[in-house]
Amino acid sequence: MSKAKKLESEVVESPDDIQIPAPDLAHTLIRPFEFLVNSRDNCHRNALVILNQSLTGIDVPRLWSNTELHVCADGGANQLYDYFEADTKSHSHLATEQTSEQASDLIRQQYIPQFIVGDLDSLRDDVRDYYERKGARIIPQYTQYSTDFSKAIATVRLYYYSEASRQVLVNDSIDTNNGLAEIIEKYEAGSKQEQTVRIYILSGIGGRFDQTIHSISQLYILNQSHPFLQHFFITTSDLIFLLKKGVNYVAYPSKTTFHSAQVPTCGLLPLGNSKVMISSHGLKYDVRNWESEMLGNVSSSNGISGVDGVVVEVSGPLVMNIEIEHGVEDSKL
Ligand SMILES: Nc1ncnc2c1ncn2[C@@H]1O[C@H](COP(=O)(O)OP(=O)(O)OP(=O)(O)O)[C@@H](O)[C@H]1O
Ligand SMILES: Cc1ncc(C[n+]2csc(CCO)c2C)c(N)n1
Repeated sequence: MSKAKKLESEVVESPDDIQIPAPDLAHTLIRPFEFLVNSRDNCHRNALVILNQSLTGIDVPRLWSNTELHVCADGGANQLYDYFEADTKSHSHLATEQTSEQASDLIRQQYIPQFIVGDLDSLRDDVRDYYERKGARIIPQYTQYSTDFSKAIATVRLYYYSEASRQVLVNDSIDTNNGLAEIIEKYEAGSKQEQTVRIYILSGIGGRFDQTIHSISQLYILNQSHPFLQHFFITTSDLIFLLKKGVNYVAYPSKTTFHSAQVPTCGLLPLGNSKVMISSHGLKYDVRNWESEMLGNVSSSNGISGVDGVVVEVSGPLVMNIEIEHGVEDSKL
């Protein structure tokens, strides 16, 4: 390509706070912090998937109340169970007339997942018995050719595909090797899910590196195969999601919804197969016609300047992480 034809690339430093209007053009609207915004009907078509790492530092009750479907992947159920054990101290006022065990159980029984799925090599017997007694459906899937994470996502897909598929999930017998994948494949052979479902995933990032990379791989793969599912990985420090090819408007009520810093940190991470051309509006270091790839430019330690949203246009899918501070409250909410 001749020099004259090559679009000029630049990085421009913005003020800490700037107002970015929503784009006029067709765009993907992403509201990553919806789970922090309490409202009556906020939980509709929102799912929570709990994987197997400690939930310490996560506001599980808040996430729970803003989601309608709750699925644990195998040992994720142990983590949910233990979360309320650890939490007993903060509810010690309830323990006046009860043992602390009874007090933690009072809270725990308000958080019963609908499904626990996986090869069940990590699920403790006491936890399985407890949640089964309280009405959770345990779905063994013993195949060693997909992960417990994928099995949990298949559960969410089946739950939201149609009323009929939901009934299968709730009532029918499911082959214990790979039944879920086989059932969902049959349904989706007809037509794919077309209504947005938000899936918040706890404990998929950080910890074991192979599982972390698998989580990111699934973020890209599921975006290709199921564009109407929006996945958000939540960690104690970040929210991680995929920007879609085209113009993305990442919107939030205000920066204080998710962080107390004036310019919360973010990154634009080209973790897929291809180079991505990026133009942004609302970042501390805004880019224009900026080519990004793993062996080239990567925008880390960038920041959020947009007071209630940022615009990022990308030539292909791109991972974005936004720093999050659990427990910050936005008084305006
Ligand atoms: N250390 C970790 N780091 C990142 N993700 C994890 C980690 N441990 C567990 N997970 C996630 O939790 C899910 C359930 O984990 P669990 O420990 O119950 O089963 P596993 O046998 O380790 O996982 P799998 O069966 O999928 O290999 C995994 O599929 C993975 O997505
Ligand atoms: C090439 C290849 N690599 C790894 C595994 C192992 N594996 C992948 S998912 C899974 C299930 C864990 O619950 C296991 C054991 C495989 N089957 N094929």
